[in-house]
Amino acid sequence: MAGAEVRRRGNREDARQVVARLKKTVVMVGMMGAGKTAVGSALARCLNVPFLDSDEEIERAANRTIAEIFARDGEPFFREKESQVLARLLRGNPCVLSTGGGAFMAEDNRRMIREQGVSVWLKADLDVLWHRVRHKATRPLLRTPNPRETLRALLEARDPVYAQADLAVESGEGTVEQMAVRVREALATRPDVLETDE
Ligand SMILES: Nc1ncnc2c1ncn2[C@@H]1O[C@H](COP(=O)(O)OP(=O)(O)OP(=O)(O)O)[C@@H](O)[C@H]1O
Ligand SMILES: O=C(O)C1=C[C@@H](O)[C@@H](O)[C@H](O)C1
Ligand SMILES: [Mg+2]
Repeated sequence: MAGAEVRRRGNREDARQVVARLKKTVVMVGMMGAGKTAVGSALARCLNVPFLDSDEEIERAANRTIAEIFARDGEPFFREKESQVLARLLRGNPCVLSTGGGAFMAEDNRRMIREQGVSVWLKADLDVLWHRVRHKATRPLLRTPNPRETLRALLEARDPVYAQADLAVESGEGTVEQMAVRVREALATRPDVLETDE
């Protein structure tokens, strides 16, 4: 698989300016609200590689929102589509690929990601996650009588699985751009994934 290359010069503190060559797809994993979409998109800009989001691809292919898919066809159908979309996106050239919060839970998905990409867990605690997701009704799993408790239980069940990711980056303090720089720095510790001039 050919690597994606970028040649840019400038201030090394600036998330948008880096000389880098991405050799594997960077797969962002973690809870809803961790910032996979926001930080993944900023990271892709910073590395000058394409950005893909499995939730968006599922919605595009179905021409329906995730909430609509859950309501009409149920979660198992959504998970099947999610695995198919992941398999397809992982076959492409190296990019930043943000997943949905549950995508890393399936063993088959983890195996695909391990074999074809590098996983980055964006880690955040319950208060941070709740603050970010509480005003949005777009996440069907949180449509419960006590969504904060639902989020807490999901976090408790999922954190040990996210911990199997190749790299982990704290996603609490700092802006989206600062998180993207942190992820880039974590990736730079893996020359099999990212070559930089830094
Ligand atoms: N570091 C950050 N600082 C401030 N706001 C953030 C940060 N990271 C993410 N956000 C905001 O939190 C919200 C949720 O982020 P985002 O949609 O990227 O999460 P996600 O991990 O993709 O969730 P999902 O699994 O539901 O797709 C967005 O409004 C985003 O802009
Ligand atoms: O955490 C989850 O299981 C989900 C997170 C979102 O990204 C969507 O993929 C969907 O709402 C399910
Ligand atoms: Mg997202």
